[in-house]
Amino acid sequence: MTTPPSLIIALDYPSLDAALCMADRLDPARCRLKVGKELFTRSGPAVLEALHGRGFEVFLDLKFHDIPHTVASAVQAAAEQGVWMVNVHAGGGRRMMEAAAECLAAQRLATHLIAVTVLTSMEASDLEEVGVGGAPEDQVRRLALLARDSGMGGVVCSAREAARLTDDCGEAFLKVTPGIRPRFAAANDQQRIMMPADAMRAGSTHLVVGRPVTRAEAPMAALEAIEAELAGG
Ligand SMILES: O=c1ccn([C@@H]2O[C@H](COP(=O)(O)O)[C@@H](O)[C@H]2O)c(=O)[nH]1
Repeated sequence: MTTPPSLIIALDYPSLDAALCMADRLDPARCRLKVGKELFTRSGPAVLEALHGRGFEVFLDLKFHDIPHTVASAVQAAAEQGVWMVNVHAGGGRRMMEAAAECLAAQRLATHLIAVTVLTSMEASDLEEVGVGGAPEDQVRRLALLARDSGMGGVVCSAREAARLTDDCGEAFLKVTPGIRPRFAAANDQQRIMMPADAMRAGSTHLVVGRPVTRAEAPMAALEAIEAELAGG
């Protein structure tokens, strides 16, 4: 059985050793890996080198959100380390995203650059508290269109919004969707969740899965169950 390379495993571990222990059980032909804020803050670029050395493509999920010059420089630094994908917050606005995209283009760096729309841990009431009224899907759409127009190759959104974004932003626009929860897994702090096969059917181009695998009692069995669901088994 082959897993579509659309699967991205979130290596949310507190140490390089723990992350590499998991990576050594995974196959670069069957998944990509995501390095987030906890692991990168603890281990720094060494983790990227170690994962690249094992043949993995890496999504560096640092969600940059700052003034345009700072974000463009940070995105360039990530891309120069050979990561497959890097991201910024769409809430940083058009000039910030354009600066980042232009910087990668000027340096001829092929790293995918995408923007986070609305975190999958947020629901309507959370948005309202930060001054955004209305449904999450409307804010996701607004930010996705802005991201596309600002030169982003895709967005992070929940799978619940993926179908609408395929219509609005086109097939080629990446929809990277965390908040993936197989039937056997707890939601944890995620709010806008979807099951793996449903997410692919809805138009997700890449599924991000963390705790349902990494915190499972039997991580490989959990991963295989997800692979089987994706393969229609
Ligand atoms: O909107 C977002 C953006 C990023 N994430 C990240 O994805 C993983 C999800 O992990 P789970 O354990 O499967 O919940 C995690 O690294 C988040 O930082 C997200 O969940 N939602």
